[in-house]
Amino acid sequence: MTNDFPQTLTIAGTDSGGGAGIAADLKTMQMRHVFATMVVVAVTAQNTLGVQDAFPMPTKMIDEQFASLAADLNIRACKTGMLADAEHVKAIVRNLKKYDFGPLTVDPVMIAKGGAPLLSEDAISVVRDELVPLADLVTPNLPEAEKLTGMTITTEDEMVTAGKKLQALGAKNVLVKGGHFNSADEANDFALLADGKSFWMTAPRVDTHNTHGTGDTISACITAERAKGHTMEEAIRTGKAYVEATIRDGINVGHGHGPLNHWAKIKEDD
Ligand SMILES: Nc1ncnc2c1ncn2[C@@H]1O[C@H](COP(=O)(O)OP(=O)(O)O)[C@@H](O)[C@H]1O
Ligand SMILES: Cc1ncc(COP(=O)(O)O)c(N)n1
Repeated sequence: MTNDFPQTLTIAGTDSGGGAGIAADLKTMQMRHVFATMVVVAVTAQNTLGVQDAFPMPTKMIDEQFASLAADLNIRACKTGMLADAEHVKAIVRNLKKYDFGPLTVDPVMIAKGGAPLLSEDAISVVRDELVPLADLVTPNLPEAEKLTGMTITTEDEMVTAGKKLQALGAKNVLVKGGHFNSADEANDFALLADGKSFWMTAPRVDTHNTHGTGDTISACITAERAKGHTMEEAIRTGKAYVEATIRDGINVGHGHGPLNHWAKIKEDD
């Protein structure tokens, strides 16, 4: 048996409402034609209105999920999402050092759209000092980039400076996402690659509340493209095009910040 079909892993939290976290990751990976596996770090009781409760897994179960995957699967790219607290971030770091699951995308999830914390405050320095240096790519939104760099980000120049600081922290490649940027017309992201190349990806801002799971979706799409062997630049550009399509061709589910349309196509023949 060859066991060589592209296989990916998401290390994150569940969203009972199906819009973000592991649910968004699996849907995205499925749509991008890779096989998706998961390590469940935490379970949340959540819907489009907010996070009602969260329960981190015992770290022994984290170790066991990693061991199960390593014993059987051939994972070529992985990503992290909600990691709950410092103890769990350390457990993930320990396992990522133990097993080779290919290039790692770190989506440093901290706070849900509704304001609920998904990472405890004391875990931020552990993410910065121990997880980010393992990252092939780190994909913070603006509040996350502010927490990791200690700077305030209100201009595009400051997004560029933050990107450089994040690379200096040890991430090979950086994508600073501009969804939280104070602009009514655009949602622009800044990418800084390992070889020093940088570029902006511009997109019209869609006027919608249905943006639950955007960060998960772009990072999962990038992870899928990496597992298929695409370059970092190709993967990042596909990620941006896919998340833009899932927002633009939206669906209405729930009463709050609704989920994305993961069936959306980047191109007609996709
Ligand atoms: N209203 C919107 N219209 C178009 N693109 C958006 C919109 N909101 C977010 N995006 C894009 O979705 C991706 C993730 O967005 P962002 O809100 O920055 O991250 P997060 O979901 O992690 O908070 C980025 O590519 C961002 O530019
Ligand atoms: C389990 C889990 N992981 C990640 C997010 C972030 O998604 P968003 O920022 O779009 O609410 C979330 N709400 N829940």
